[in-house]
Amino acid sequence: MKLSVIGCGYLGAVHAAAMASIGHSVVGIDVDADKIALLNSGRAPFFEPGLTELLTEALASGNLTFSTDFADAAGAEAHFVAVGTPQSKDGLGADLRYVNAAVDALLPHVAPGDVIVGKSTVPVGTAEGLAQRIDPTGAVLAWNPEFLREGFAVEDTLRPDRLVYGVGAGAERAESVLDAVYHVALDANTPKIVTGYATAELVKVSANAFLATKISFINAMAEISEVTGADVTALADAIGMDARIGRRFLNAGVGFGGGCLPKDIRAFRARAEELGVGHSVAFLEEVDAINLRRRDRVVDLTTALLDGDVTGRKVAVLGVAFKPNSDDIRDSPALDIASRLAALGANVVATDPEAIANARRMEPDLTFGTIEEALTDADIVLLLTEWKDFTGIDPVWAASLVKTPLVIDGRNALPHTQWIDAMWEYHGLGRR
Ligand SMILES: NC(=O)c1ccc[n+]([C@@H]2O[C@H](COP(=O)([O-])OP(=O)(O)OC[C@H]3O[C@@H](n4cnc5c(N)ncnc54)[C@H](O)[C@@H]3O)[C@@H](O)[C@H]2O)c1
Ligand SMILES: O=c1ccn([C@@H]2O[C@H](COP(=O)(O)OP(=O)(O)O[C@H]3O[C@H](CO)[C@@H](O)[C@H](O)[C@H]3O)[C@@H](O)[C@H]2O)c(=O)[nH]1
Repeated sequence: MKLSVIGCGYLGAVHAAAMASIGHSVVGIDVDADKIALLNSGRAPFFEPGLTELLTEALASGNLTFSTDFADAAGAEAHFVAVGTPQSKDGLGADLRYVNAAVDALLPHVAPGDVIVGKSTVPVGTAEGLAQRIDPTGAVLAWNPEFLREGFAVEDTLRPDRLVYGVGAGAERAESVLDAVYHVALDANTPKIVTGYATAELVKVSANAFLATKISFINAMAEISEVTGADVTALADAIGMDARIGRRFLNAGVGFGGGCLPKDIRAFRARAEELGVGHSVAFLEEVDAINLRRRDRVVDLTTALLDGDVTGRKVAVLGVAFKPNSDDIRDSPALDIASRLAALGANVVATDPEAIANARRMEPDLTFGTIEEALTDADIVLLLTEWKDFTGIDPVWAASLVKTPLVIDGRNALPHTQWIDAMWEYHGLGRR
């Protein structure tokens, strides 16, 4: 089946390569000519485990091409819209200009019966509006939210834990085309939910709102643990043993970041306000506030541990990506903390296995280096992204490099007894 994927970022590039790998003939289209040139040469424009291999294989098979020309989408039966929906510059809501521009550019090239498939995360009600614009072309709209996690994007795309189809006019055509697209996942008994546009849109934002709430819940417990001498990690283990709660997404630390959870909970609040039901998700304001307080906590703790003044003190920052196995620094708690400490006068040297190039573009005044360069003569070490490269550091070796063996484990991810045995003063978050 011939498919087009409009927008080849973290979501679209993986989707295009994954769909080509299961036998579809896919054209990926993006307005960014540099990105398209990289993709056509088999190089991923960002770090995502397994993506380069998938791209190389799919390009060699002839199943995958990339283009800046929307005319190349003609002839595809399904057109996936995977462009960005960032937070607006002037408010909390989602900026839909890229979705609108992509649909406008695509419509002259669609034929009656084609299925336009929304994958971007959008405010509830967006699909209904788009369906009306698409209707005169005879094409059909489906909303098929994406739940992939960065770092596991290839795996999640090829083996999703569920498929959600939001359908409206032309529902039968939309379902049969999507079934053909996802035949491999469906043959593997992946559950499928077919519903209306509004539910499909809401499934996506409510899933992210729930995940964000779970993280902020445990971080709120970390705040309480910090003043009571309790240990939030033991608490998470204990409550997580209740199958109704579950241990996943109960890791307290510097909180959530990335290109999804922060902007999606804000856009959800903004949309609910527009709909006159802002009170229903007002709690997300607190979820956001708890999350952002965790960054303040690390800045304040660092300052306190350095006797109230970070000026001229060397701070080794381990990790700038928003999570491990990603080079994404969008709304990264780690990069935010590093740049705030630098703004306070600290001599910050940050390191990351994959995200330094992106971080340098965003924060050109920060100093970046290797793990060894960051640790050498450091007054304090901050673990802010739990890459294996960092959690596996030998604390005896690290102690031999630093000026003072003082560490804040911002992800509660270091083997703390080993660090303490190696004579480090260890500070977890929400732990004694
Ligand atoms: N990143 C994820 O893990 C993830 C997972 C699920 C859902 N989403 C959602 O998917 C969407 C895309 O996210 P992303 O992280 O891939 O963003 P991204 O910024 O990495 O990629 C967006 C791409 O769209 C391109 N683009 C912008 N305007 C365009 C246009 N008019 N025509 C063609 N291409 C255009 C950009 O050049 C860019 O390459 C967002 O709505 C996001 O919330 C992302
Ligand atoms: O217990 C936890 C789990 C995660 N995080 C942080 O939360 C953020 C988000 O992590 P994760 O959800 O794994 O990453 P994303 O790749 O942003 O994925 C989320 O956002 C995507 C885009 O919408 C969705 O598709 C995914 O289902 C959803 O998990 C990161 O900063 C993590 O460090 C914590 O602080 N504690």
